[in-house]
Amino acid sequence: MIVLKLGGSVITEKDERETVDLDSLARLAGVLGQADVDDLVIVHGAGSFGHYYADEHGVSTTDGTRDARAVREIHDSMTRLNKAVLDYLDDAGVPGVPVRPFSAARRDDGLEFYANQVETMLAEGFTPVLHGDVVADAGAGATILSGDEVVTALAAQLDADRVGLCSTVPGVLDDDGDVIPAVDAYDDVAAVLGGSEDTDVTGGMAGKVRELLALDAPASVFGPDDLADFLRGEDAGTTVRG
Ligand SMILES: Nc1ncnc2c1ncn2[C@@H]1O[C@H](COP(=O)(O)OP(=O)(O)OP(=O)(O)O)[C@@H](O)[C@H]1O
Ligand SMILES: C=C(C)CCOP(=O)(O)O
Repeated sequence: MIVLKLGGSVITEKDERETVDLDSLARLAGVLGQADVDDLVIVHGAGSFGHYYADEHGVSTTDGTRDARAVREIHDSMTRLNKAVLDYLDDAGVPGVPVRPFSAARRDDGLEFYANQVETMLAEGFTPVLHGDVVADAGAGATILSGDEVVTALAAQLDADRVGLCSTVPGVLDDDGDVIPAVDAYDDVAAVLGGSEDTDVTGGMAGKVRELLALDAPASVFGPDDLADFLRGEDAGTTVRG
């Protein structure tokens, strides 16, 4: 079983509000349509959708809001992006169905994600398509739930064999811009890890590496050119071993 994240920086034009990168999404959907994977869960990021509204309302993974309209604005933008992703997957022959994390998770001393429905969808031949979202947060109203957190919660609960994060960069890069083949400890790469270049409330590459190191399953961070290799089980980008 594979849990794959399509980064918001790949499927949207991250510097243009609510703009899907249609060519990139079509290309990734085409690769997924050709792949020979039995059980696949897809999670996508927010890119120029959720991050804009989260930033506008001052909401992050730790700073919450009790403004219901802010929660709906963030969530609705992700619903629109999710619909675009599902439409392109459908065109490519992938049997995607939506799962809304806002209705399937909460934070209360950590994240609780209800994954039973995802398991049944997989068993019935569907490809669940989740996304970064807002989440009810005990004592804080609602905070942002990154797609990376959804990936790690699902991978742990569903005992995923492999995890992949497809982002706009070809892997975790060193100071010279070269791909670091493997990461085993946060401190080994902390100096080169930064946030995102665009509006992003969830921590860019530093947040990803931290999430992936907490996992048992082997994880890869790679760019769009390596998606087919990753799905075939080959090495792609940077391997993060927790
Ligand atoms: N050492 C590094 N190696 C690679 N990328 C890095 C590094 N440090 C910071 N980054 C930034 O992290 C970005 C990837 O994180 P980002 O959160 O934007 O990706 P994403 O998951 O595709 O998008 P989203 O969060 O919208 O889903 C890169 O585009 C780059 O700007
Ligand atoms: C900003 C929102 C709504 C979700 C962020 O998810 P990410 O793009 O995976 O970090």
